[in-house]
Amino acid sequence: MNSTENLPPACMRLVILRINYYRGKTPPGPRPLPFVGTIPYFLKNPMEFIRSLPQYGEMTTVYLRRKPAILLNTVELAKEAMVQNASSFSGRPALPLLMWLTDGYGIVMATYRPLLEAAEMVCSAHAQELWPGEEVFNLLPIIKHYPGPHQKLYQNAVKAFIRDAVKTHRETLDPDSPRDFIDAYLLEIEKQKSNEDSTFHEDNMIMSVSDLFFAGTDTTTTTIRWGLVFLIQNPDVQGLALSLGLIFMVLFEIFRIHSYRGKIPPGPRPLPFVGTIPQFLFSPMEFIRSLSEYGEMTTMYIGRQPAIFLNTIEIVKEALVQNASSFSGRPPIPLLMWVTEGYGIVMATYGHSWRQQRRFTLHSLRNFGLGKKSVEERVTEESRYLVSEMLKSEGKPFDPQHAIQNAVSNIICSIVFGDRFDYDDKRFAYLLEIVRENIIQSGAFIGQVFNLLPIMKHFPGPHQKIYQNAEELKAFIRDVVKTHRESLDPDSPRDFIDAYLLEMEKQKSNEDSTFDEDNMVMTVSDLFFAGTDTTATTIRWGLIFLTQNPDVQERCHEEIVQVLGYDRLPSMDDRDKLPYTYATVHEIQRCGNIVPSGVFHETTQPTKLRGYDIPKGTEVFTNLTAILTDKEHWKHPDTFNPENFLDENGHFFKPESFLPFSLGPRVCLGESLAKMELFLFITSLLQWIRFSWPPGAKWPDMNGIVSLTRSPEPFDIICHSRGSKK
Ligand code: HEM
Repeated sequence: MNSTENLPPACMRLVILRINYYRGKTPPGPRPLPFVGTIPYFLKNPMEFIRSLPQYGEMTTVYLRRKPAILLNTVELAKEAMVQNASSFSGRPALPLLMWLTDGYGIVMATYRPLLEAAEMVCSAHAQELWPGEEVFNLLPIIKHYPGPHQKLYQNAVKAFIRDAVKTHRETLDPDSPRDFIDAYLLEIEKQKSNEDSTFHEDNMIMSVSDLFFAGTDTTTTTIRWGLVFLIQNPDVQGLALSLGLIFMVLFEIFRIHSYRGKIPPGPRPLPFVGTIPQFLFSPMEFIRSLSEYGEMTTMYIGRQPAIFLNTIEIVKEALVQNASSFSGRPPIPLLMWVTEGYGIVMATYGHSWRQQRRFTLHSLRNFGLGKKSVEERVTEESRYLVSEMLKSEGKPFDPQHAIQNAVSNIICSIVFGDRFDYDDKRFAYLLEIVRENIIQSGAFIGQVFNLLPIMKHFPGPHQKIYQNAEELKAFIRDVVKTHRESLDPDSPRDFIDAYLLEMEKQKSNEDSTFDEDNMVMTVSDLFFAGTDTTATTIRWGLIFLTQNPDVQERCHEEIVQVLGYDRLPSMDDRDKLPYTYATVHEIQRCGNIVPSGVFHETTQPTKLRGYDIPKGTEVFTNLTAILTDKEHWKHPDTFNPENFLDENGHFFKPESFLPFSLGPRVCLGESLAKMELFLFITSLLQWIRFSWPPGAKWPDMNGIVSLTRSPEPFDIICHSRGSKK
C-alpha cells in the first residue's frame, strides 16, 4: 500500500480528531457525521430531530456543516443570551444561500456587528422553514454557478418587482406628503445624502422592503394555515374558538365605543359593528326627532364610526359658517362614490375641482336666466302645462307624482339641455322613474348595507340596479352632449351644456382646469337629481297638507284670485301682495322637511366645536328636522300652520330657523331656482284647482319614506277645476 492509498483514512482520522476536539468544550448533542455534521438527521425528519434536542440539557450542540452550532432550549437561557447578552448574541451568520439572495442588505440578513466566528446560534424557540436544498447549497455554495433548483429561488426574489414600485414612487413622490414606507425611505435617502455614515441607499431599501414582504407575509399566513388545520381536526374547539373569538371581538368593540365616552357629544347607545343604524332603519323619523333630546350636539354611530348631529341653528352657523373651511368636506360614502367617482358637485371633495365646478355652474345658471325673467317665464309656462295635465283627470282620483316630477324636471332640463319633455314622453318618463328609484334605494336598507360592506360591488344584488340606473342616466347625458357638440355655435351658447363645452375649450391649455367630460356629465347628473326630486317632493307634500287643511287652501285661493283674478298666472313680483299664500308655501317646505338630516358633511381637519375635539374625517349632519321644529323658534312647531311665517300684522316674515337649504359654502346651489319653482307652481295650482282627498282613502303615514330625501308614500288625489266654474 503506497502513501496515496493511505490518504482518505488519514483525512477521516483528522476530521474525527477535529470533532473530538470540541468534546467537553461545547454543550452535548447528537453525534455528528464527518463533513455533513448533524444535517442528515435533521433532513430525515426535521421536527423529530428538533424535538429530540432538549434531552441533552438546556443547551445542545448540533453540527451545521463542519461548525458546531448551539441550540438554546429554555426560555430562561434564551433571555440570558438574547436580552442580557444582546450585544454578543445578535449577529447573523453569513449563510451562503441567503447571502447570495440578499447580498447582506436589508434587515433580516444584515450583520449586527462582527460575527461570532466561533459558533452559529439557533434559538429552538424560532422554528425555521427550510428548503431541503438549502443545506446542500450552504455546504457547497459553489453550486450557485450551476443550474439546479436553487436558481429558481434566486429568480423568485421579488427584488425586480420592488425596483419597479420604487421607480413609480420616485416619479410621483410628493415630499410634503409621503404615502408609504417607500416614499419615506426615498426622502430619508435624500436627507442623509451628505452623511458619510448613512446606510440609506437603494439596495438597502429594496432588501428591507423584501424582508418586510417575506417576514410579514409568510409568517402570519403560515400560522393562520396551521390554525385552520388544528380547528378542522378539533371541531369542538372550533365552535368554542369561534364563540370566544366573537365574544372577544364584541367585548373589544364595546370597550372601543366606551373609550369615546366624554370625548364626544352624548347620544343613543350604539350596537357593536352596526352602531345606531338599526335604530335609524327601524323608524328613521322617530330616530332623527329623538336626537335633539341629547342637547345641541348628538353622536350617532354609522357602523363603527361616530358621526355628529348639529341640532340648533346657532351651532349650525358656528360650524358651517364661522368654521366653514373645517366643516365643508363631504365623506366618501361608498355607494355614492361608486356611482359618481367623486366627479360633479354634490359628492366632490371640498377643494379645487368642487370650487371650479360650483362657481361655473352658479354663474351659468344665472346667465341662463336664474334670477332673470326668462327662467321665471319658463316656470310660468310650465305651470300652465301642469295645471292642464292635472285637470285631465278632473274629478277622478289619480296619482300626481309623474305630472309634478315631469313639470319640475322640465325647468332644469330647459336650462341644462335647452329642451323640455312632454308629459307623455315615454323615454323621459323612464329616466324620471330611475332617478326616483335611485334616490329611494340609495338611502334605504340596501344602500346602508352597501356602505358597511362596499366589497358587495363585485357581487350581484339589488345594489347593481342602482349602479345600472346611474349609468343609464349618464349615457343619456352623454348622448345629449354629443348632439350639442355637433351643432355648437360658439357665438351663441344655447344652454348649460353649450356653455360647459365652450369652457372646456377655453381652459384646454390650463393645467389646473377641472373642466372635462366626466365632470360635465356628473355635474349635469347632479343638477338633474338635486333639481328634480327635491322640488317635486315638496309640492307633493304640499298637496297632502292642503287637502288636510281645506281652510288654508280656501284662504290662499281667495287671496290669489283677489290679486290676480283668472286673467293671468302669478309672477315673482306678486309675492308681497300674497303674504298668506307665500307663508303657506314656506310652511309646506317647513313641514315637508324633505332633507331631514341635511346632506352629510365631513371635517376637513381636526377642529373644535363647543369644547369637543372633533377629528379630521368625522361625518357631520345638520339636523334640519330639529331646527325646523325648534320649540324656541317656532310659534306652532308641530302643526301645519302658515301663521309660523306671519307677524302680528299679517305680513310675511322668515324666522331665522327656516333652514331647508342649509348654510355655508355648500349651501344648496339651486336655492333661488327652487324658491321660484315652489312659489310659482304652488300658487298657480291653488289659483286653478281645488284639491280633495278621495273619500274613504287612507291618509298616508306622515313620516313618509326616508331615504336621501323624505318623500310621501304614493297617494291619489282629486282635482276640481276652479276657473271653469267662475
Ligand atoms: C326644495 C328644493 C330643494 C331643497 C330643499 C334643497 C336642499 C339642499 C340641501 C339641504 C343641500 C345640502 C347643503 C349642504 O351640504 O349643507 C343641497 C345641496 C345641493 N343642492 Fe339643493 N335643494 C333643493 C333644490 C335644488 C335644486 C332645484 C337644485 C338644482 C339647480 C339643487 C342643487 C343642489 C346642489 C348641486 C347641491 C350640492 C351643493 C354642494 O355640495 O356644493 N337643489 N340642497
